[in-house]
Amino acid sequence: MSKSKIKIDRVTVEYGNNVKRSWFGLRKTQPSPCEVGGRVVLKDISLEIQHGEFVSILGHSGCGKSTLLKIIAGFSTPSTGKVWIDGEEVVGPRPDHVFVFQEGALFPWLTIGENVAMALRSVKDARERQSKAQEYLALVALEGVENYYPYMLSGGMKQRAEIARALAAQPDILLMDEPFSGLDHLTRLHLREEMLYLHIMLKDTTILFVTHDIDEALQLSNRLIILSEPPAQVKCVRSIKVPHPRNLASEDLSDLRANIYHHLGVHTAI
Ligand SMILES: Nc1ncnc2c1ncn2[C@@H]1O[C@H](COP(=O)(O)OP(=O)(O)OP(=O)(O)O)[C@@H](O)[C@H]1O
Repeated sequence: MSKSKIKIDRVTVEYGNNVKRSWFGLRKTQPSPCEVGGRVVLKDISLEIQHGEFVSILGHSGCGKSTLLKIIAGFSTPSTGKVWIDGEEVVGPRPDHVFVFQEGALFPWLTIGENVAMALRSVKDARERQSKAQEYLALVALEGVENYYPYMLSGGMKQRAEIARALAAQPDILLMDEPFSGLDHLTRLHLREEMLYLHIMLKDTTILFVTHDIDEALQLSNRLIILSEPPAQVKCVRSIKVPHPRNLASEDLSDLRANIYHHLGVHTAI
């Protein structure tokens, strides 16, 4: 059997006690004043994710989904346990492991084109960089906005630009933390469709996707991981083998949806 892309090995996170965080390689072992409480958020999480998988992580608000993603990204280190990527222990962030944040992280002082071009620093020629940035913007249906500043775009456009910047980095692993939260329903549906197309196109990229939207997870993922309430453990894992595009009203997916709601404590999903 092939080696796992990502291996999460008995990861426990306790905030306010022996917390270790690392930001861009700098580490400290003392918790900051905001890390108080001595609370176990994640408990003994072990998971394996295969190359090219699209895995969604679901769970109640505050159960530790973002915490888990940040540990995989190398932004913070667990209290105990380890994460391995391609057999190497994660000790900090890497440029080919790209994080798309819930709150959006475009640089407000750069144009959209410059934001995307930031991820193309290996392309030395400025004109080529600019043209490649436009290609990535076109991939997410954002032509003609390269000279706009982020404040000039709608929420959905900003999120698309964010995804274009993430793709421009040609990520090996894409970590997406509720990337479509805060957007209207219709925009989410459009972005979901685009995400599906991008995943088919970028079949070598492994995607971890945190969402609260069960339909989004059912439509996009190869596998769903449901975390329990804190201290969160892996409550259940479900593979979805239904080919894309998926009909969420089909019997298989409706049953699976009901089962996921049940695991999340919702017994009458309306
Ligand atoms: N730096 C920190 N110091 C102390 N507690 C923290 C810190 N970061 C997160 N937490 C706590 O850990 C718990 C899990 O937070 P996390 O953001 O991982 O949850 P989540 O499942 O992603 O939530 P949501 O779905 O609402 O975004 C929360 O109770 C949060 O308050």
